[in-house]
Amino acid sequence: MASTTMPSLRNSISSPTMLLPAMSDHNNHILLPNKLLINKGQRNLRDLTVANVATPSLPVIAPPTPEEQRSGTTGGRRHHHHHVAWTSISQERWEGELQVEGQIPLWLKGTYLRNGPGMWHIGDYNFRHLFDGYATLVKLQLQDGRLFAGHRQIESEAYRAAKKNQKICYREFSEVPKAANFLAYVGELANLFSGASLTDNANTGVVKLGDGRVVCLTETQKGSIVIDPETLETVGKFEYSDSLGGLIHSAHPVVTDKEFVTLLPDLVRPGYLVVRMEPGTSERRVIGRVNCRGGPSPGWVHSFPVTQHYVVVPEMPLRYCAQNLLKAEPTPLYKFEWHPQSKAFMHVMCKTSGNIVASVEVPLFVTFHFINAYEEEDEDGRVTAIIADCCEHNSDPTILDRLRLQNLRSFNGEDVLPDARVGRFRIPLDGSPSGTLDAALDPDEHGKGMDMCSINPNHLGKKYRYAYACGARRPCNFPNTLTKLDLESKKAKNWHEEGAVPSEPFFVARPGATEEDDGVVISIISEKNGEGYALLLDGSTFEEIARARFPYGLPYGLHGCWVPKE
Ligand SMILES: CC1=C(/C=C/C(C)=C/C=C/C(C)=C/C=C/C=C(C)/C=C/C=O)C(C)(C)CCC1
Ligand SMILES: [Fe+2]
Repeated sequence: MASTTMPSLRNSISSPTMLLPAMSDHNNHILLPNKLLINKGQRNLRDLTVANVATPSLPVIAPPTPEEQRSGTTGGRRHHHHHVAWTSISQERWEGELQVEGQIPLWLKGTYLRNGPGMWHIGDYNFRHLFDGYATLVKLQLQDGRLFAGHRQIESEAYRAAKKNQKICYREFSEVPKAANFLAYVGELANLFSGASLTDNANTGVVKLGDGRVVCLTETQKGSIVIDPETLETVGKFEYSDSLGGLIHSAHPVVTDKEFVTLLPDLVRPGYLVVRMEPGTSERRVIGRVNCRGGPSPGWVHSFPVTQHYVVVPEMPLRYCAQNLLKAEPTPLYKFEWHPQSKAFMHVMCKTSGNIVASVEVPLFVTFHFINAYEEEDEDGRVTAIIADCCEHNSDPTILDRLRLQNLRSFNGEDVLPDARVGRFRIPLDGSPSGTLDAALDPDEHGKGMDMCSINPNHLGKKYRYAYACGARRPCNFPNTLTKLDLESKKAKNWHEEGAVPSEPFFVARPGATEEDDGVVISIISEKNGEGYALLLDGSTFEEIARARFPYGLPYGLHGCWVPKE
């Protein structure tokens, strides 16, 4: 399907049947893309959920025209012409209906939410790393074959302070507020230890808890922010009511309708607390503790896998580094350090007793995202091993530096994306001292690019066959395909469009389905011409079933979740 054949919404607003993308200004007017104002009461926008008008602290401006995006003039600000995936969002919020090309299945009822760092500057200051950007939340509301979309900046304390003061006020992934003098610097250090200077910019993921609360997350615990999935409004901080303390946690808790399980790294006594929270509460309870076997500090745990009965705690040789946390300027590995001599381990904890049932040395690895894990059984049904799959960067941490904005923005046709694979750990439960790590399929199947994965959530922690992720069509500097992995046949099927940067393919199962891949895969595409669209692929055939163009190109985003309409 050629993306250029579809008329843009901007050019189609005269069509009486076309529903218009709209924004509200401070006076409760609807702002149409051509800046025509109509009163909110007069609009002809069925079901549009512009529930909240912008507050004075949240200016909204018209989405840039494709021409503005191409020329690099948006929101009255001139910036270089980069791929829209790596260009700051130019308005704080927008919502409207998108015209759908193709067919959205009628069973698909709910909201796909995607979070990510979509604003990479404040005032005249440009951030350096992809992960620094202020959080931009995107929604795709699907019902009766129609698609209402929108985005909104998350109003974290860090974002509000930056806007007010026109400078960074909290420590982000790689950016540190500049201290005015030595005394201020000493005060800053004290604030770091108390956590006061750490960001709450919840720009990494979004999860729906079993009790319905929807929470945006990052790696700082204070960066847990409750949002309204309909309006994308920031509701407030998620306050953990326990007294477990600590400043950081895994960015990817494992969340089901029954529980929220996460890891709290302990930087003082290197180890990890494995904790669990029940729906309807905000209190995490300790399941158990894993002490690190290597040092000098715990390995980075951006994510971790679980099986039906066990929590797997990875100990990666890419470790948190207290000195780097203190540094004002980014180091090559940011807040982390590579310690190959400290070795790599996988620990397995029983979910009910907190006992550690295996702790094995494994080959060195670098992963941010575990895909899934399950229990391997012998013919008598006895669990013999844990299988854990991840997006593995060939034990090379330089991927972190490849994700600097300057690198992402300067693609010149050279193939610079480091190789990655589906890393499959086998962790024996028979007391063996070591486990194995191998590619689960030939990495050439997916262009040796591999990250940003999802699975059918009904197979979480269980034997599974399919995963969806981003792979590579080389030459490239960033994963640029959507790939369906068949871990049984060891084949992959890839979707690619020239110049497209797709975000994490997110699988939504069809209610009542019996086949694992019966569902749809949702992704949002940022295009090199400055535009962008939501894309739906069939989970089984991996063919396109629908796309819907946004009236503006969206920046790249990270992780999503599905909020079904009951
Ligand atoms: C804010 C502080 C930290 C924050 C850490 C954050 C925000 C980490 C975010 C990590 C993400 C989004 C990782 C995603 C990886 C994606 C990859 C590798 C994609 C590859 C594509 O090829 C700490 C660092 C925790 C320190 C305290 C302050
Ligand atoms: Fe992540």
